[in-house]
Amino acid sequence: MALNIETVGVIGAGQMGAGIAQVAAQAGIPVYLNDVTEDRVNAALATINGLLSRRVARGEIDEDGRKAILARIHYTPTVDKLGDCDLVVEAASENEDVKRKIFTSLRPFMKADAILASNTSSISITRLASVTVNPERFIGMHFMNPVPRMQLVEIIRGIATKDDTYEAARAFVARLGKTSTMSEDFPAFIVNRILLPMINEAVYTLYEGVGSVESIDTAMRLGANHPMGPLQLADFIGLDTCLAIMQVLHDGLADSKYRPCPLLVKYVEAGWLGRKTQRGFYDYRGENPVPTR
Ligand SMILES: CC(=O)CC(=O)SCCNC(=O)CCNC(=O)[C@H](O)C(C)(C)COP(=O)(O)OP(=O)(O)OC[C@H]1O[C@@H](n2cnc3c(N)ncnc32)[C@H](O)[C@@H]1OP(=O)(O)O
Ligand SMILES: NC(=O)C1=CN([C@@H]2O[C@H](COP(=O)(O)OP(=O)(O)OC[C@H]3O[C@@H](n4cnc5c(N)ncnc54)[C@H](OP(=O)(O)O)[C@@H]3O)[C@@H](O)[C@H]2O)C=CC1
Repeated sequence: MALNIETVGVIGAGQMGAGIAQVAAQAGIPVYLNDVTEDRVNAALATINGLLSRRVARGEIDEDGRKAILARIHYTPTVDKLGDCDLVVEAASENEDVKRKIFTSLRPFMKADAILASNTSSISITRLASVTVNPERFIGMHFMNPVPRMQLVEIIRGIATKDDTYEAARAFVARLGKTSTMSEDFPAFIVNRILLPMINEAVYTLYEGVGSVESIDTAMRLGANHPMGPLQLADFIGLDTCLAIMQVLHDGLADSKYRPCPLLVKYVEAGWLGRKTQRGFYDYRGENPVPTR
């Protein structure tokens, strides 16, 4: 059974979907990008174009290269077109109902041997696979943000994932020039099992008045050599996504140490989701980010 990946579908044109589309197109693979609105896809294409233009300015690619990469990314308003793809990567919002509906909508269209992957940060791959026609061809492919820059992709097998699906996923990650690691299918896998409790603890540190936004971020940047402070990173990931991951950890492991900080909940309830809404632990509406606490 051929598991060569020659065309890729991406569902969700947010920060992760845009990044996945970009790196696949850079590897010479045609990409079909779907989102609920065309505006989202246009915004993703504009972001990708900006990043490619920087590469042109640095002499890494030429103008023809930039145009060729962009021309490989096609907008598809409906999921039926994704039925022609060898691999479909779902990168829609971190919400199990949304993802289950997407996988259910794909059921009539997927080719028998095509691979369906989720970029979920935390949700059980086995549970998501259960709504698909072919759980053997389902896998977790967890890219890191920002995708064009980050080296790692975590690969997560569900209970039914076949060996050749796993091997094809690994080969695809290698073709993108990235490194894969294998994580077992437990809540939030490896990276977020470790990273998100640290971010949640930073929010508790703020909530309890141990330090200001600025002190906490400076402390971790300069005291632990993290490239971004934990609150800056939370804004970068998206506070809705951070909260969703903490909820999966809390529900899935039933341990109070994963309780989402009430302050994180409050920010999400306010719609202050971080950079993507221009406000989170920092306010991004001016020239420089300003701490909101
Ligand atoms: C939540 C999950 O499920 C899992 C996750 O992804 S957790 C998040 C994991 N990611 C991290 O921890 C990122 C931590 N931060 C960093 O590593 C760095 O701050 C950073 C790479 C984001 C930026 O690095 P920097 O040196 O401060 O900034 P800068 O020099 O402007 O950018 C470096 C490169 O990153 C790229 N970059 C920065 N932000 C970007 C973005 N939002 N999208 C795409 N590329 C971006 C820049 O284009 C630049 O690439 P080039 O060199 O090719 O131009
Ligand atoms: N942010 C991060 O650092 C990382 C996130 N991830 C995971 O990647 C996924 C996407 O995250 P991210 O890109 O940050 O999120 P974003 O909020 O930036 O993007 C999600 C996109 O999915 C769209 N969408 C929602 N429902 C559907 C649907 N039914 N069909 C098609 N598109 C849909 C959203 O549209 P609309 O806004 O209109 O609803 C939005 O454009 C999540 O599972 C997340 O956990 C993985 C690694 C890192």
